[in-house]
Amino acid sequence: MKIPQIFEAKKKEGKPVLSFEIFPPKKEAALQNIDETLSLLCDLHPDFISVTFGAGGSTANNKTVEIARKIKNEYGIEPIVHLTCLHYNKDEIRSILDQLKEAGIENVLALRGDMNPNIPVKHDFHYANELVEYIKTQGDFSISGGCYPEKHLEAPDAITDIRNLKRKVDAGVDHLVSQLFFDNEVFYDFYEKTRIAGIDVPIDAGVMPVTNRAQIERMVTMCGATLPVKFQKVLHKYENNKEALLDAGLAYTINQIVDLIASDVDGVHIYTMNNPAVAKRICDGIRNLV
Ligand SMILES: NC(=O)C1=CN([C@@H]2O[C@H](COP(=O)(O)OP(=O)(O)OC[C@H]3O[C@@H](n4cnc5c(N)ncnc54)[C@H](O)[C@@H]3O)[C@@H](O)[C@H]2O)C=CC1
Ligand SMILES: Nc1nc(=O)c2c([nH]1)NC[C@@H]1CN(c3ccc(C(=O)N[C@@H](CCC(=O)O)C(=O)O)cc3)CN21
Repeated sequence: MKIPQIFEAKKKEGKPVLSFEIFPPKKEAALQNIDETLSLLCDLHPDFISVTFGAGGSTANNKTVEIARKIKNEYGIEPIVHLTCLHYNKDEIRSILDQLKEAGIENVLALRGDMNPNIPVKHDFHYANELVEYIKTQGDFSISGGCYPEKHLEAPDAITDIRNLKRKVDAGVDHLVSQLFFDNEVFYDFYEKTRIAGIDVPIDAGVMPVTNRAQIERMVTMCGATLPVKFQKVLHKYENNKEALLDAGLAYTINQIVDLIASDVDGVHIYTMNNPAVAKRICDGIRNLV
C-alpha cells in the first residue's frame, strides 16, 4: 500500500498514523539480532516502518532493501526505504529502485543525505528535489521527503528553507517526515507556515525518546534539535543514573506524543533507534490514543 492511502484511511477513523524508524545495524552481531528487533517492533503494529540508508553520512554495508523486504513479506507491514543521493550517481540509484520494484516495495523517502568529510560526493544530485524528479521518471513510487521544524542546519533562514521545501513537494513528494524536535510549539508553528506556503501533504511529527547522554549530544549536533529548559533540567538531574534517565526520557516523549495527538497531527513518527523495549513502553502509554 502506498503511504497516502494509509493517511487517508486513518483520517477516516479519526486517528493519527503511527510509524517507526529503524536503521540497519553497522555491527555484524547486531545485524544478526535484526529479526528479533523486527519481530518485537512489528508486534506493536505501527502503520509503517521506515528503514534508513547511510544514516548520519555513513556508507556502511547497506542492508536497507533486505530489511525492508522482510518487514513487508514476513510481517505484513508497509516499509519505506530511505534513499540518499549525495554519494550516488543516477545508475546506482536506478539499480536500487530496480531492487525495490522487484521486492514490491512502493514507498521511498527521498533525501539528499548528510555530508561526510571522509566520503566524496558525486555530482548527479545536489538536493533532494533533484532525486525526487529522477525517481518520478523511474516508476510508480510514492515519494516521501524530510522537513525541518527548526529549519535545516545549512539553511540561511526559515523562509528560504520552506521555499526549498515547497519546491521539493512540487517535484512530487506526497508525504513529509519531520526532523526530530522536543518542543511541540515549534512544530505547530512550522506546520502552519507550510500550509500558508501551499504545502498540503500530510506531515509526520518526528519524535525521539532520548534515553542516554551520548545520544542526546549527537542528536543536538547532527539534527540541530533544541532542548527546552524543562527537558534540560531532567537531563541534568539524571545524567549519571541510567535507569532514571530512561524513565524520565520516556515520560517526556509520551507526554510530547499525547499533546501532538490531542492537537490532531497527521501522524507521529518514532525514531526507535532499533530499541523495541523503548518503543513498547511508548506504545503502552498511548495504546488508547492511536
Ligand atoms: N539517512 C537518513 O535516513 C536521514 C537523513 N537525513 C538527513 O537530513 C539532511 C537533509 O536532507 P533533505 O531534507 O533530503 O535535504 P534537502 O535537499 O531537501 O535540503 C538540504 C538543504 O538544502 C536546501 N535546499 C534544498 N533544495 C534546494 C535547492 N533546490 N536549491 C538550493 N538549496 C536547496 C535546504 O533548505 C536545506 O538547507 C540530510 O543531511 C539528510 O541525509 C534526515 C533524515 C533521515
Ligand atoms: N541529519 C540527519 N541525519 C540522519 O541520518 C537522521 C536525521 N538527521 N534525523 C532523524 C534520523 C535519526 N537518525 C539516526 C541517528 C543516529 C543513528 C546512530 O546512532 N547510529 C549509530 C549506529 C549504531 C549501530 O550501528 O548499531 C552510529 O554510530 O552512527 C542512526 C540514525 C537517522 N536520521
